[in-house]
Amino acid sequence: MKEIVILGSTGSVGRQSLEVIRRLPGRYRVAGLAAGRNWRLLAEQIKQFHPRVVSLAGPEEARELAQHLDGGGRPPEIHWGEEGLRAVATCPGAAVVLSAVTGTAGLEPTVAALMAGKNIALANKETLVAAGELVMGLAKAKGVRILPVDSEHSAVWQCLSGAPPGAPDRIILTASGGPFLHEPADLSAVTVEMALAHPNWHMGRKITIDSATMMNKGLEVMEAHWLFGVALDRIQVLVHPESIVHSMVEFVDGAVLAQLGVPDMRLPIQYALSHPGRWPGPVPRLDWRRAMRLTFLPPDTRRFPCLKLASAAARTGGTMPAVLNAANEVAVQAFLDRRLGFTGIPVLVERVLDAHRAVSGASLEEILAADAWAREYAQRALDREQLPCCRRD
Ligand SMILES: NC(=O)C1=CN([C@@H]2O[C@H](COP(=O)(O)OP(=O)(O)OC[C@H]3O[C@@H](n4cnc5c(N)ncnc54)[C@H](OP(=O)(O)O)[C@@H]3O)[C@@H](O)[C@H]2O)C=CC1
Ligand SMILES: CC(=O)[C@@H](O)[C@H](O)COP(=O)(O)O
Ligand SMILES: [Mn+2]
Repeated sequence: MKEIVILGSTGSVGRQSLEVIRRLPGRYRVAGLAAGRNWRLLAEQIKQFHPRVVSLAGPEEARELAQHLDGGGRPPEIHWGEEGLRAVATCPGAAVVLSAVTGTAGLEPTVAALMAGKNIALANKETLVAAGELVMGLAKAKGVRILPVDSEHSAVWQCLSGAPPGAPDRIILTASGGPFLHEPADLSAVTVEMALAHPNWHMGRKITIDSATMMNKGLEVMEAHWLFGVALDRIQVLVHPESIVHSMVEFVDGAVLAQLGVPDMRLPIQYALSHPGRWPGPVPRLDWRRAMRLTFLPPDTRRFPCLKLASAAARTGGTMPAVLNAANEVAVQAFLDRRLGFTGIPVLVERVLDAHRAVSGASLEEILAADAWAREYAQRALDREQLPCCRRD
């Protein structure tokens, strides 16, 4: 039986990963779990999965958890903070680390896991956006694998398994277009609640807002570039509102392979664990007896400027994608906190990008410094500059 640790176990991907593992007795044992603030849910997960080591965001949560577990059997080692994430990520004996913390917070523990020789089941796309070159180089040097969990990248990976070695000619990444694909005409008045209502996927708040701005797809283009070694100009975004075709691969002879299924993250999560095999799973099947329409349309980059910003940052390369990602994290949080309007997200990101000089071949320290600079710059712009405001009702 293989051992696995999950970083971000209390989140959307983390909870679904534990559900997948629970349904696969004898395949994986949970050796470690890391969460942020939700110590109550972590306590339940500990009772069910008996990890050896766990971590929470801060000392207070760690204390609450320790008190809660007191007297209830052999407790796990409890850590907290960045050191805690590292301790779980490098847990001796674990073969796979499922990286599902949100945002750049996932980068350092993922790098620590790679250094410790772990295979990474990667949901945290921000890791590859900020440090793709470094992370892929490290995986190669350590002889470990980065197993895609993101649904589009899992689809590409599934289409490529069994294909001749070498990069495909083109990757077509599908995008739902989010809740604002066509309406409302004026995006400046959309509320947090409207933006959190994704038509097809139930996910954490940050990625849900990224889907609404389509920044998610911009990040995913970079993720695909690093995972599959395909040039940026050979990765095309295609809007597909039904989210049934999870992505496609085009080969040199013009053949196109696609992976289809109902939108359910448990399938890509399980595939990352079963690859190259497949195991029975809980995901409902597509019902081909029902009439179904699959539609495809090009993305509207005027309506979704984040796509263009991400593409420009990707082309510049170096530390620019890390800066884009960090500025976007600040902008999304400000939108969720109702300090910034929806249309302010790309405006703020662009201001930060404009002020940055990219450094190429950056070390982890330089990438983290660029990330920190971008956050500070974005916060200052939020505090001092005139930016599109949020709707107050
Ligand atoms: N949700 C989805 O369907 C998909 C998600 N992804 C990617 O997967 C990642 C996770 O997304 P999702 O599950 O939706 O996010 P959620 O917000 O639902 O969960 C995030 C998890 O990370 C934990 N966390 C956040 N910050 C920290 C921190 N500083 N230290 C330790 N733990 C932390 C949270 O802990 P707590 O809740 O305890 O505070 C929670 O367990 C993202 O990178 C996202 O882009 C990719 C494809 C699909
Ligand atoms: C489930 C998943 O992988 C998400 O990244 C999802 O694809 C978001 O949907 P959008 O296509 O709306 O960005
Ligand atoms: Mn995705």
